[in-house]
Amino acid sequence: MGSHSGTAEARAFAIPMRTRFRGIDVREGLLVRGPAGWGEFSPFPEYGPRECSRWWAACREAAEQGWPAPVRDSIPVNVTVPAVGPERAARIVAEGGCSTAKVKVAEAGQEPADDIARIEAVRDAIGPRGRVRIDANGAWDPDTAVRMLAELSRFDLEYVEQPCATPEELARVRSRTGVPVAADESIRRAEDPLRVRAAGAADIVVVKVQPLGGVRAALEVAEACGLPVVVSSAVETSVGLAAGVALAAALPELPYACGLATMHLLEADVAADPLLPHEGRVPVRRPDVDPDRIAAVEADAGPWLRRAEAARRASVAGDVDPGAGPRASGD
Ligand SMILES: O=C(O)CCC(=O)c1ccccc1C(=O)O
Ligand SMILES: [Mg+2]
Repeated sequence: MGSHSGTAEARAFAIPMRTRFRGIDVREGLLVRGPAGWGEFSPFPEYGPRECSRWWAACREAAEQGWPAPVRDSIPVNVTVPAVGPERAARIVAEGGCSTAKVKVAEAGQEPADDIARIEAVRDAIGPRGRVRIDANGAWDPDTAVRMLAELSRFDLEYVEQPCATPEELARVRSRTGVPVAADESIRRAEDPLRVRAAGAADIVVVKVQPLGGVRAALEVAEACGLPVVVSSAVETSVGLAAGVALAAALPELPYACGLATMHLLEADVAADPLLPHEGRVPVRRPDVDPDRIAAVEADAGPWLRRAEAARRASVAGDVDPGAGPRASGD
């Protein structure tokens, strides 16, 4: 690491997930300490250097610069319900203590009936005054999305996150359903929100700090876009989550609960006092890395330092991600 800061310390982690999420059983990444505190670099395994360069920029911002001043001291959050059975879903909602739930749907290998049973259990558990949103991670085609949303409208959905893969498909669904549409995977690069807006693809945008290259970059994206923003995590340790919390805390408007209650998806944390919600809100603070906690989940930092170096080189080379394809090329 030492190339940009003589005092930098870097520790890799590998933390088992309580439930498989996004095809991942173990969440891995690198924590870097700089003059401003700890930063997290935890791009998903399939991401190449160009995509990782933004995740690295977010980590450096945290470690070297810190974040803009907050305008609120706690963030309303949703409990995140993975694609589990109805009993487990109800238990997660009951234990979550949040009045908004986000339910994963359209998981590979599952049937529409599985989604309906899970959403029904969540609606029952959260009560008629709670809010239920769903996330299809782009898995439906437009006709399936419109059909499912018609069927699910009896559960009074707050919005559907990324029902289909492309902005054009989102726009088509949006014109044929009364359920508000949120764009998540369609917002990964600074120019995306403008495309999403121009295509009439969404009512709401989901913004994540690491994919967008930091809190400041995400604030710019939110401002340029002009749509209401929901800040979500990428399922990070409390170090990465703190950056999402800082973003949510700095936004001028925050009309929706955020997806920042994801600590419960991991079996352990690197902080002694993890960023967990209390009565549906996460406090705006920055937990420190605890020596015993990091030691308990520590992994070999070598491969991660090489990945960070490749990400750094990709950004120094001005090798800008073209943003057209679904994934960065090369690795
Ligand atoms: O938004 C939340 O409630 C939690 C974050 C989340 O769902 C997520 C976390 C990692 C990768 C993708 C996603 C997603 O929103 O699809
Ligand atoms: Mg999503």
